[in-house]
Amino acid sequence: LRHRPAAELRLTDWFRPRERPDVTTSTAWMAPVVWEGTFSREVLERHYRRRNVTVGLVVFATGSFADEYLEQFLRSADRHFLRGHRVIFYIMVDALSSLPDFQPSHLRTLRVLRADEGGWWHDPYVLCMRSLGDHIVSHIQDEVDFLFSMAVRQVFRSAVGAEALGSSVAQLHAWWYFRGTERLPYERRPGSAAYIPLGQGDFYYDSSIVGGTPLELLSLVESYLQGVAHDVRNGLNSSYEKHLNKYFLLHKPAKLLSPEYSWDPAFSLPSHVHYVKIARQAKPGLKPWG
Ligand SMILES: CC(=O)N[C@H]1[C@@H](OP(=O)(O)OP(=O)(O)OC[C@H]2O[C@@H](n3ccc(=O)[nH]c3=O)[C@H](O)[C@@H]2O)O[C@H](CO)[C@H](O)[C@@H]1O
Repeated sequence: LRHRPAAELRLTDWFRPRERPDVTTSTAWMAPVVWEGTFSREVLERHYRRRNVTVGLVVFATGSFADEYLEQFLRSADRHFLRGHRVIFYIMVDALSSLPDFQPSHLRTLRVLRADEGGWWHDPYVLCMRSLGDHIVSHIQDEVDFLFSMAVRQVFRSAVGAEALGSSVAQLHAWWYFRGTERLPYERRPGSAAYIPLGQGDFYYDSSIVGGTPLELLSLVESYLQGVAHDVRNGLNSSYEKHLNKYFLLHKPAKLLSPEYSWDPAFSLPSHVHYVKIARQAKPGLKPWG
């Protein structure tokens, strides 16, 4: 390490897949799948502290979601997300949202971003993503080295550190991980931009966490908005998550996070999930399978 610039870190410096023979730790395109036990926290923390990185965490919380989930999300993120690193929490709210009484701790900053006012458009994801794209271009790209976008209906339960950082980071969906691709709920209508034909696809990715460099997230945002516009022209309306899955089929993620990073507590804990790092919050009245 001493002879290489601080910006470089090889996979073999920090990744220990042999420690977890019970789970899939690598994709067909050789991206690591990060599970507890597979990484050297010490090597990663040392590397990224030396680089003095700043990490952005955008959370979408429009309408009643701000009241119901934002404070708990922020308090838990303040405690567990990249402790010891500089973090900017960007909270994306709209006119109807109320802001929680929350003071971030040392090294953490809070910024409030306004989601686009939709006019005739009501999908909160389209409004938030449109606004996020503008904010990445106008300032976020100069403020952070890595950026995560997260759904607010989640709570951090234990440490999420530098092992989650990467140029493009996808989250394995706790409901579907390692199932045969035939059974995954991809968009199957050929007219949609999110269409994935039967027999194709790698994993089912969870839209509740996406990460990468700011420009990688910008590329995802632009591709999603183009996909939505294409679908509207064809009289279709696919979900953000389905567009995200198409994006990662075409642009393979450099790192995958195990379902420990977005676990659903409605499921009993299998032995290979050692720590729930982030737990999704139940939607009132909805069972996991919708
Ligand atoms: C079919 C599908 O795609 N399901 C996904 C979607 O479930 P859901 O559609 O049940 O997600 P949801 O209603 O929690 O919305 C996702 C996120 O959008 C934001 N939001 C939504 C509505 C609103 O009025 N205001 C607002 O801020 C908020 O950050 C929320 O956490 O998303 C989840 C992530 O949480 C999971 O990944 C689910 O797999």
